[in-house]
Amino acid sequence: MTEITRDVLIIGAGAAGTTAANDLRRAGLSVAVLEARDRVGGRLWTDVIDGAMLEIGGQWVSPDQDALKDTIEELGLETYSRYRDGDSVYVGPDGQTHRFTGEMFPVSAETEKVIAEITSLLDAMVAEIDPDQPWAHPRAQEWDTITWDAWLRQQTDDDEAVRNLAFATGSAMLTKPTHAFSLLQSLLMAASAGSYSNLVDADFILDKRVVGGLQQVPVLLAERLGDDVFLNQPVRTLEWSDPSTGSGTQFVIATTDEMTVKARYAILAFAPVLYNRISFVPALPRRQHQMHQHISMGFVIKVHAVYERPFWRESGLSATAFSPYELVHEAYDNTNHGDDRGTLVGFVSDQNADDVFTLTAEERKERILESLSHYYGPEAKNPVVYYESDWGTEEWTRGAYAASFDMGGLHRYGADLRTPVGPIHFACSDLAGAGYQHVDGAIRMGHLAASNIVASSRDAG
Ligand SMILES: Cc1cc2nc3c(=O)[nH]c(=O)nc-3n(C[C@H](O)[C@H](O)[C@H](O)COP(=O)(O)OP(=O)(O)OC[C@H]3O[C@@H](n4cnc5c(N)ncnc54)[C@H](O)[C@@H]3O)c2cc1C
Repeated sequence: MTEITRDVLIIGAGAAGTTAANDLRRAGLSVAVLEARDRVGGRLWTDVIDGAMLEIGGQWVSPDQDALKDTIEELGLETYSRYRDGDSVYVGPDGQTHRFTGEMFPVSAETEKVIAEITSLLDAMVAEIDPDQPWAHPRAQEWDTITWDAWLRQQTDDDEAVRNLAFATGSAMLTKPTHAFSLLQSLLMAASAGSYSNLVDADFILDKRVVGGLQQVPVLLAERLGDDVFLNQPVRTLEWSDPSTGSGTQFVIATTDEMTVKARYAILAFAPVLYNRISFVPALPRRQHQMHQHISMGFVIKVHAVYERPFWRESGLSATAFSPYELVHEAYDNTNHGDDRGTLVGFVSDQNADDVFTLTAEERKERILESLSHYYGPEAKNPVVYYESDWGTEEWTRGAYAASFDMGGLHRYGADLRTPVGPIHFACSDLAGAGYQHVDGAIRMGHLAASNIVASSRDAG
């Protein structure tokens, strides 16, 4: 058993953990980063599958994501825009494929009016929400105890309008059924991106990608840490002492199968759904035990289909496509920078994802490609490379994209989410306000946990 001592131990080498570790180092504190997997990056994973470079996890950068953009710039990485020239595609309730340009997709004039009115109402509500403390809104409890779906259906009985408004934060973001989370959770998702309108604007939210892949962010941050990153080290036990509530000195001791790391502070830099994989000695306080049981991961399959050429461009399609009636509820041109081949990326979310995982791999592929063909025609059925990112089977993630509260959990527990417990601090995209559930939020949370520890360490002399 290797035994080492550092000022701060960080559990998780994703964007949050590697950001925090770099900040702490810069402030003169020593660190050890313990990572369960055999690689750095967590939910950022750029890999080559059957000769195609794929972003298996997170990839897009939007204009509001200042923390991520600053890191990308500081690391000297280049970005490029998602291909978006040409018509978009919408499949309506009649199963017909419609081409359109601009932001409003082809629905009847009445449905368009309803969508516009509810979007303005949502923008006004979101403007009142502080993404860092949505629970502080005077109507937080009311908004946290009605489901997103029920609230929308109170506004209109136009089913097509409801489905289209609902899926922006449902299938497309929180990746849970819209009856499973609250209006407040939905408003937080929108507030974290600046507005509801930003969230539904694909050109905004899916704006840029990093040349060579977004996983380079944590990989390059980890490289700066050199030997202080330890892979294949799932932390099993965390002993801790908090002198402010008892006696003795402050310490944390993390134990993996091969190592023991002793430090003054710990950062848990991973999704809260995994906190219970660690035995805390003594146990975490009652509030944490309760709160963590009200947070769960969404679930979405990210589908990658690579073709000899981006054939959709030849017929004037941008490849931007969506439909709340399709198995693949949204899809985009995801061709890599400088690549002659064309790549489509599509998403199958929540209950649709559950359903297709009851099929064989072949049947699932056929169903998914059939859905893509509704947007792009029969050529979509014949990719040269096909891959499904299934984060549900990943032991150290267990879903995608991220974690959110169940009904009523956000106003009840949210204020305690980021509060340290003695020497134990928390950092993860799933705890963020701005950048919530995104890499930007992970980086913000990494900076915050590190600055809190630096301040606490200075106070302690
Ligand atoms: C398919 C997919 C697509 C996405 N698309 C986008 C996108 O386009 N843009 C965007 O901004 N975001 C996107 N996201 C979300 C984004 O990837 C995440 O929000 C972000 O990467 C999370 O970073 P993190 O450091 O907070 O957590 P993670 O990346 O989850 O890192 C946590 C790390 O902790 C490790 N760990 C867990 N438990 C232990 C333990 N006990 N001991 C040791 N190590 C442990 C894990 O192995 C992991 O490496 C996407 C996510 C997925 C899955």
